[in-house]
Amino acid sequence: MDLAGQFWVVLLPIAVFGMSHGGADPILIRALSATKRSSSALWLGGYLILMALTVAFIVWQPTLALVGFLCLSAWHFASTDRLFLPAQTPSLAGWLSGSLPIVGPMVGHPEQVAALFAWLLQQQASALVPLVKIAGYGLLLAWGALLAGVLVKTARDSRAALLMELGIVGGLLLALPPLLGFAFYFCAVHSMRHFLALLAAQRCQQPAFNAAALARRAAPATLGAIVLGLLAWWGLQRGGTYAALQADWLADGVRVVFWGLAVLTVPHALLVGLWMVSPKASRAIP
Ligand SMILES: CC1=C(/C=C/C(C)=C/C=C/C(C)=C/C=C/C=C(C)/C=C/C=C(C)/C=C/C2=C(C)CCCC2(C)C)C(C)(C)CCC1
Ligand SMILES: [Fe+2]
Repeated sequence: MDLAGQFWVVLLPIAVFGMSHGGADPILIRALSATKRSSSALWLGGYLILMALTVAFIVWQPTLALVGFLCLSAWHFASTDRLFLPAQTPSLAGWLSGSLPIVGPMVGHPEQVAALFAWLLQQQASALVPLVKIAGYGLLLAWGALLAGVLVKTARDSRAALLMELGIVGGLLLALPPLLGFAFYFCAVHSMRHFLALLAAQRCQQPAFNAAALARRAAPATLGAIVLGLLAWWGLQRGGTYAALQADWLADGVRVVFWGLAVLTVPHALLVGLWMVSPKASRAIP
């Protein structure tokens, strides 16, 4: 499937399921501000400042920003996956799972990944293909070495389950075209696990808290972030000629989606990280 087709397939699931897992961040802000006895407005202000600083960094150093975004994503995905991996696996195993949405597409579909990176960095895709291939195979080697180390430290009874999970998720991420693979992992694995962890934690304080209540609490920030994304898209498109708009809509769309996610990832990943190490919040994590 070409990138334009993939883009239209993933747009709605990313906006609805993917975006709303971060839209639930105000719940974490309230929990953390209560635990740390500081005002929610301060946390919210910090969230917005981090977003603004990230935008400035992307404009200043796009390549470094992309590399940082990919590393931060792997850490953030790993921190959630770690909670759901089979029992008696070392915590490093989270990295094996959290890095799959990056390593999988780079190894499985380097040409399309290079085209996506090229749009993000405003460079020629052909120049990036060899780089993506080398980086992809290098990361795969490191991934294999980490897997061997993790298997040695995993209890014998849990090894088959761990290998099965990594095999299924990794196989899908290698085989699926990159945007479809990313949307599958982001929506069905990462967001789902985030919601499950959040529901379990909330239920410790309010047993009646359910998925509908979670959706209601996540809706305002989710809509707010979608409006910000639409404004960014409109800003990018303004001023272009009709012909240029037609040629560039996909590149602009990819920039808004992935740079937009990068801007949200910085405060979101830090907030989730803090929430997980806060004793009050993490008590209920499965
Ligand atoms: C609270 C709040 C809010 C909201 C928020 C939100 C809504 C959030 C969200 C968040 C989120 C939602 C997050 C996310 C994350 C994501 C991630 C972490 C991603 C990653 C990615 C990746 C890793 C990718 C890769 C790639 C590329 C880039 C290209 C090629 C292919 C591939 C796939 C490889 C607002 C602003 C309104 C206001 C303030 C407060
Ligand atoms: Fe997340």
